[in-house]
Amino acid sequence: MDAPKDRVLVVDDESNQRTALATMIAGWGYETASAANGAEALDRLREFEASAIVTDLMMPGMDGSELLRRLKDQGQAPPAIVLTAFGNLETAVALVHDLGAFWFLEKPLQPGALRLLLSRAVAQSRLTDYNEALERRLSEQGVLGNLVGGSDVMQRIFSLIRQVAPTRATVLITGESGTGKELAARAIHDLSPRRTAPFVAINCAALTETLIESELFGHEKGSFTGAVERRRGCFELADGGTLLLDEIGEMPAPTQAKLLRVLEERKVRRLGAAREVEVDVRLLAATNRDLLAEVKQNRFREDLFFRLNVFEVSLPPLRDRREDIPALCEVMVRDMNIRHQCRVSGIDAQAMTLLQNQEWPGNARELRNVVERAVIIAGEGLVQSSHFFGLHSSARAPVVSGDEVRLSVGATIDEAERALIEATLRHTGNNRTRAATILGISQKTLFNKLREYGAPGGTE
Ligand SMILES: Nc1ncnc2c1ncn2[C@@H]1O[C@H](COP(=O)(O)OP(=O)(O)OP(=O)(O)O)[C@@H](O)[C@H]1O
Repeated sequence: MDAPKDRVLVVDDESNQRTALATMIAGWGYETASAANGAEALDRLREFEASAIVTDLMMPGMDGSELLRRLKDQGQAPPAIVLTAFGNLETAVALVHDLGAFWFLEKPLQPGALRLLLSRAVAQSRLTDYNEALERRLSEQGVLGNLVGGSDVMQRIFSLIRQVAPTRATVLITGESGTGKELAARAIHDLSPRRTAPFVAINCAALTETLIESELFGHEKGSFTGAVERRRGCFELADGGTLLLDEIGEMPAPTQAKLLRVLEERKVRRLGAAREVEVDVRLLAATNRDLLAEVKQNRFREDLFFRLNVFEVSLPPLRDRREDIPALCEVMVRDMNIRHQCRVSGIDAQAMTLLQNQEWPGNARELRNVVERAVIIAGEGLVQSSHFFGLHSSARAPVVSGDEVRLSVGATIDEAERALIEATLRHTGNNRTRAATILGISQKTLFNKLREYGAPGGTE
């Protein structure tokens, strides 16, 4: 059976020209379809999966540049070659630069040039498809960019990210500290058509009001004390790419108002500048706060909240996806081996159970710190429980408060026994004879148990 032909969509309002172009392209071995303007082309693309588009620029109804703009907003657009009238070079360059056209050709058309460009565009399209398929396979195996997560809940997040990444929709990424919000933002950028343009991140919690505005919007020389040089802000630096506003919940109210205006007008004005400049930025925002609650308490602007919350990606805490811990550890051990020149081969089963039983209030970041320390201490071979410090041996370890020991299901018998002995010893002022009597065991048994725990000796 013959391999399927690559598909090319021809868009031109002039019917003779359209047919001539389509016939010529079909003669080069492509399957073709045609449309008379941008709107028809968008319609056609719904069922005709084109590897490339050849489009005229001037057309009644939706013209070529509007078509490119729509395709860019949708993401995942096939590469488009634009045919322009002679002498329209400036527009053509703008189309490539601003709207992501693959390239342009001046009319009258040179068939040889179009044939060469088409073969390159189709090759690029195949490479994109191949990368997407690879990305999908990896993410089914539990990896998306630097995010690790094979659990059902993370797989759902990965497919949300894959879905929203190619569009230019604003995404609000929520989740506790250390759940991977910045990694998710990076993955969205890397899976978008903006991947080769800059990814800029700014932490809104780390800056004062004046500084945050100058960081975001830039400033002119002398616009405030300390503004010695003229400076571009994050919006301008991220032009064509993605801007992450991290910890957006901490943004001061006046800055929120200015941000809203930028989002509405897609223009920024540097502090102290007379003119605004247009920017093309895809915005991502992250927070570990409940933004809706902040809105209700008038600490966050409602209109800004709705602008940002177009699409929410909510990352679950690590304790809700403990099954991901072994895969996370594998990646972390590998990274730490490289960083600290160690030769650790993995984590033994008992130590892994210990890690899986923790509550992890600091989420994956905390896990990473614990693994890093353990890898350094172990140096080589398998990491064992003794290489971890400050971890509870069970997520539901007994809690000792005063004369009470609170037990919950999840604690082991050993832990319960140890907690009770510790509490009793504390109650007796570390008097082992009295403690043994209260506990109903012999002094020898108590002594042996204390030795087992490595506890310091008490008084007789
Ligand atoms: N799903 C994950 N897979 C692999 N590593 C992860 C994952 N989530 C978090 N990490 C690790 O935790 C670290 C912190 O992640 P990140 O900075 O993205 O968290 P965050 O949610 O943005 O935190 P904060 O709210 O404190 O800024 C990362 O550097 C990475 O080592």
